[in-house]
Amino acid sequence: MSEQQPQERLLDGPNMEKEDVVLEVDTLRKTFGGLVATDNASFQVERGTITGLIGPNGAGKSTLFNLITGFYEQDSGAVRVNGADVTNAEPHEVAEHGLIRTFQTPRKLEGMTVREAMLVGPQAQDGESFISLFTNPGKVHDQEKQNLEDAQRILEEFEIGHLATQAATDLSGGQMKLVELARAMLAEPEVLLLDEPVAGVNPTLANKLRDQIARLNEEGVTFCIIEHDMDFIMNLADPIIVLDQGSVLVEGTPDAVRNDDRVIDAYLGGPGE
Ligand SMILES: Nc1ncnc2c1ncn2[C@@H]1O[C@H](COP(=O)(O)OP(=O)(O)OP(=O)(O)O)[C@@H](O)[C@H]1O
Repeated sequence: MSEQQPQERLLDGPNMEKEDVVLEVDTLRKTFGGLVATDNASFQVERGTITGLIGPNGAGKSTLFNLITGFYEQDSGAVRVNGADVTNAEPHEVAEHGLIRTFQTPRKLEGMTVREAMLVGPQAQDGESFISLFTNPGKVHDQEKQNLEDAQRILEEFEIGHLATQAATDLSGGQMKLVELARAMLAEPEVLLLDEPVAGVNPTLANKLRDQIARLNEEGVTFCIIEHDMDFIMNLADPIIVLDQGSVLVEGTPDAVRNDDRVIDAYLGGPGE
């Protein structure tokens, strides 16, 4: 065992030494027809971090999330959560391993109050609750009551308890993103993947989202966050992984990434080629 880690992080993510890996993406490849969306991408997310995933439009970020969480089937490569192989597992199976994700565009929740919308999450993710509806209806009732109480508690923690009885369709885009994050917490995730949590969100709500993510991280939740808002992600996440053309270009601290010529050329905008 090495006694001390070097202060300066090594760039080139796959070679970085990580102490306690919760999520491992191992040479994942995904093609759509002739298009290579994910090109042998490899990286690891260390427990307790807020890891940022950035890169140009079409770099393959959302595709990676879809592969990790079982919404897409890979061509080759593997995904491990806490060391367990979840490659091509169903979304609810991945969730059972403690990994939950949100979507770039939250689902439409017509005809539901915010509190009801909160409950769509755990029911859809928990394959067993559907089965126990037939085998043990009493248990389901207890579970639903518990879910309802948990939903209200989490809404209060997010300081949006007052929205509980409001129609979900009446929320602003930013409020909806807060509800989406709150809803993900109902599943008590160990690892939370957020796909553009502040896209289209006004600065006040973006600050609220940032504070909530930081609070949850302090409480032990590991995050991997796709985001185009550079101020937001660079101030919140460390390390930052840069994806370009389906594979990892660079990984490092926000400062190292901001100043890396390859990142400037590919994404942040430099002299141009
Ligand atoms: N279901 C699909 N069918 C066909 N092509 C797809 C599909 N999903 C993604 N792609 C393609 O894969 C490539 C990567 O897309 P992806 O959405 O993963 O990029 P991204 O980095 O998340 O982009 P953005 O930042 O714009 O959201 C793109 O060329 C996209 O058109």
